[in-house]
Amino acid sequence: MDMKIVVLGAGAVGLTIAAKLSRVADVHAVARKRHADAVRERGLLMTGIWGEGAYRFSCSEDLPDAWLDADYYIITAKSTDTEAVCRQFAGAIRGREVVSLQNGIGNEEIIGRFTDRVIGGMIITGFEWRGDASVHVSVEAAPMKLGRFPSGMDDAVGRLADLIGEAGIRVEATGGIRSDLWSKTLYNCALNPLGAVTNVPYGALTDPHAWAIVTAIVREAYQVVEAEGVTLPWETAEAYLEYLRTTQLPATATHHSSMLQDLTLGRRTEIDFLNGAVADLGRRHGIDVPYNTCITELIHFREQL
Ligand SMILES: NC(=O)c1ccc[n+]([C@@H]2O[C@H](COP(=O)([O-])OP(=O)(O)OC[C@H]3O[C@@H](n4cnc5c(N)ncnc54)[C@H](O)[C@@H]3O)[C@@H](O)[C@H]2O)c1
Ligand SMILES: CC(C)(CO)[C@@H](O)C(=O)[O-]
Repeated sequence: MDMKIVVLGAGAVGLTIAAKLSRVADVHAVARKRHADAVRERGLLMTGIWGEGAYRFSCSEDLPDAWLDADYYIITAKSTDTEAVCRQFAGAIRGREVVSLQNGIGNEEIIGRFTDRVIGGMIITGFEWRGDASVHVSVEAAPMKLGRFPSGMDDAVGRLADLIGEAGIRVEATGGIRSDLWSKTLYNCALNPLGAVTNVPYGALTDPHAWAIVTAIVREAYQVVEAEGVTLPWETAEAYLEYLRTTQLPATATHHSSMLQDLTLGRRTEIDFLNGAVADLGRRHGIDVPYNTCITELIHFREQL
């Protein structure tokens, strides 16, 4: 029998993952009405580096009873909606395998209040809306990572990674997912808010003035990660900055920060799960975090305009 997967809060990331998984599993996506209607009418339209085509799968605004026995629930809402999604589907996800495929620090902890089976996910691929239920997959800097949260590896993680791999998505299972979540968060903290306030593609942030700010944000965040007891693949902030400049940035140089789009559309941003989380944890550990505090306040100011 095919595995049953439910995607909760399916937008650009979630509908695309649902589409790919629909080729190897039974999939239902819970999405907003206009996307759900479009998926039912003509499928999810995908273009870009993950392939082109229309993908049909079950999609609605709610969770039909037939999906209450899903093997995995994957949350792909914005971090600002994690708590609300968990509350809305609390009955379904209690005691179930629930995966966070979101950016930032704090989602897994929220989900952990609703189930004791939390899987952390890190994805560094670009998904851009091209219309209702129409997504362009633009760039990919590394394979997806999946791991038991806060740490460890087990069969449930391995089976999901195998399935996602079968669907044609590059993925690796890991025993240390917090390291991957923090690695991605460093990238997002360095680029998302600065790219949003300055309205430039990420590649432009290597300008010496912008890079001085990126450097300060990353140095502060690095101290916080160390205080949190998480080991990153780079020994120092300087080593990470070099990787960011020479490897990650070139792979996503033309990408515009999605935070800018959130601000333009008058939505709340994920800043409290990125630089805001670094600033909060920094204060708790007695670490000075002026740059992360400043950029967090700046984004909150812009959210209100
Ligand atoms: N877009 C990218 O390139 C990208 C890449 C990597 C990671 N991420 C991260 O992945 C997460 C999702 O990003 P996204 O770009 O897909 O966001 P998105 O806004 O396109 O998708 C989230 C969707 O969930 C819907 N939603 C929220 N609550 C819901 C509910 N209760 N019921 C039904 N629908 C609900 C929203 O209306 C929205 O359509 C974020 O944490 C983001 O930072 C995004
Ligand atoms: C492609 C990407 C790295 C662009 O920032 C995306 O994964 C994101 O927004 O986090």
